[in-house]
Amino acid sequence: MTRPKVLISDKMDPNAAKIFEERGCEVDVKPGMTPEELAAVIGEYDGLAIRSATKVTPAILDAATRLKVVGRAGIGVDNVDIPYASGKGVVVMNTPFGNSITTAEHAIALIFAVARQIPEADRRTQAGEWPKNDFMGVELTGKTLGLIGAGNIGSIVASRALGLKMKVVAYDPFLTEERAVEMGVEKADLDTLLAKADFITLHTPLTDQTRNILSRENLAKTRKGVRIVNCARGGLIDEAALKDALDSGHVAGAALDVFETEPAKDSPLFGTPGFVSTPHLGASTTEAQVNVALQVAEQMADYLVNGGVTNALNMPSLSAEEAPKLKPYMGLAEKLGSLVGQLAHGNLTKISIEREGAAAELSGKPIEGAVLAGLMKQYSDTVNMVNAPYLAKERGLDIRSVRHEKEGAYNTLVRVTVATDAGDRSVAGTLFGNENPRLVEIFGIGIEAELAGHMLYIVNEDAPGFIGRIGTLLGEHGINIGTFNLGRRDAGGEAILLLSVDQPIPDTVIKAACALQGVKLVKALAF
Ligand SMILES: NC(=O)C1=CN([C@@H]2O[C@H](COP(=O)(O)OP(=O)(O)OC[C@H]3O[C@@H](n4cnc5c(N)ncnc54)[C@H](O)[C@@H]3O)[C@@H](O)[C@H]2O)C=CC1
Ligand SMILES: O=C(O)C(=O)COP(=O)(O)O
Repeated sequence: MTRPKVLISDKMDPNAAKIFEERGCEVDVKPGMTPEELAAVIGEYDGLAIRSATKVTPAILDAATRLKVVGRAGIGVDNVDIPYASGKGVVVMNTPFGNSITTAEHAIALIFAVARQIPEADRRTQAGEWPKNDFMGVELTGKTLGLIGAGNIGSIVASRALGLKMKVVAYDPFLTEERAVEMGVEKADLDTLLAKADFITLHTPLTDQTRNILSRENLAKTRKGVRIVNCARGGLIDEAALKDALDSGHVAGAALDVFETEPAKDSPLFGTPGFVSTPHLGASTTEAQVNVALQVAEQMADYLVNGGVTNALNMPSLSAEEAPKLKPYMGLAEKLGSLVGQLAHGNLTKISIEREGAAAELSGKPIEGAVLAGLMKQYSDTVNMVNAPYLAKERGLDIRSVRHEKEGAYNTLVRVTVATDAGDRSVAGTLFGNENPRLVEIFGIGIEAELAGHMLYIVNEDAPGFIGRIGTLLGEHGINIGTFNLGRRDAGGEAILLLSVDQPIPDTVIKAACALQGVKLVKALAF
């Protein structure tokens, strides 16, 4: 097997490259490439490991013809076009906890920095001024910290702030009353927080809802003398309004680690009294960088080598332990999806995926993804189990997943039913010996067949002589039959014949088979 190839395109702790190699991947380390340089080489790689500098744009993803996974050694993935990556079947993963303590500590450091004007005092002291009378700070004890965003980092900041004897007021639409009590914070709406806080710290991702959350209007609602820290994302604060508020003295101090445009080299905020900045250093500690590098490499290698999925943002998780158990089911599911896709006519409106017996014990999402991938392959060459659910939803397909714990005739079964203009069509399959996929039912008729290679599907009247006629026809055209599977509803009723052949079946043979006595439908299938 060829080894998956990974590109590390941002500065990353060397442990990442080491882990990739140990886990069976080839790795190239090329930080600092321009987007054009990256686009020129990305086609060679199965995995791309990044931090915040690399922008994974549609242009990069279009050039990334082999890419299976983007791994972000860090938290924020606003530099990755996730919907586009999903459409391309590329898994996007991050490391949601590896740098959170470090970033929370940076926020606390910046709170102290603005409370005591440490950077400015340092600069002037080292310039030989000894400006002891120019700096009057404020104590943190007893002050109110307004926390916007109480997720992983926000809650660590809250715990540290409580340790510093601050009061914490939190605004986060997803923060429950119980969690607020557990964290020891007061849950508030944004206006209340703005009115109460002596310090405000931001810990939300940048989304359409959070963009400009500290707008000019909201900055005007803050207390005079407020101090503001942003270690989350540029774009959360209106930088021009912040500059005006610092100049007017309404805001007493502000510290930004992140900027609307990065690298920020000529912000109007630079040089403003009370303003402190760091160049997106929130995650930059030895500990955090080792954590995220190890974690991203482990997760990506796990996916590329074993199919395990951890911390993916566009796909359900799948443990490396469960991945091998699921593998034969994915094969079965994809074949069943492909079979209904090839056989069902007209507009598909609904699909239901049922798991019965042992199959019901496993995660449903990967099986669902594989069924949809098999089905959607009829419409797109680039479909896989990552993008299939998105493509299916885009087409308006109503997807249902159902579990039946009780075994039926088989100890494990996957059934796929599609609703078409002509009514419901259902196929079912099992695993023989827990690993070999077998079709066991097609449109209500029991049959037992392997779905592989080129196949011919025939619906005919159950009458003597038919098998001889089809065998003769194929023989006359030099087509060798591999397997031959029969099923019927009732004696003398409708029967189906599913046979595998060693080569594609020409249209002329399909037409000749259609013309045989008693034949209702003939279709060439491929798996
Ligand atoms: N400066 C740096 O180097 C670093 C920055 N970050 C950034 O910190 C941010 C937070 O990270 P985590 O705490 O790990 O994320 P998280 O996902 O654990 O928490 C984010 C919180 O924001 C809340 N939220 C979402 N929309 C909101 C809204 N409209 N108003 C108020 N709250 C809202 C969510 O409910 C969630 O609780 C991310 O943007 C991340 O990229 C993370 C690491 C390093
Ligand atoms: O993890 C995050 O969200 C960060 O912002 C850290 O960014 P970085 O990896 O230091 O470029």
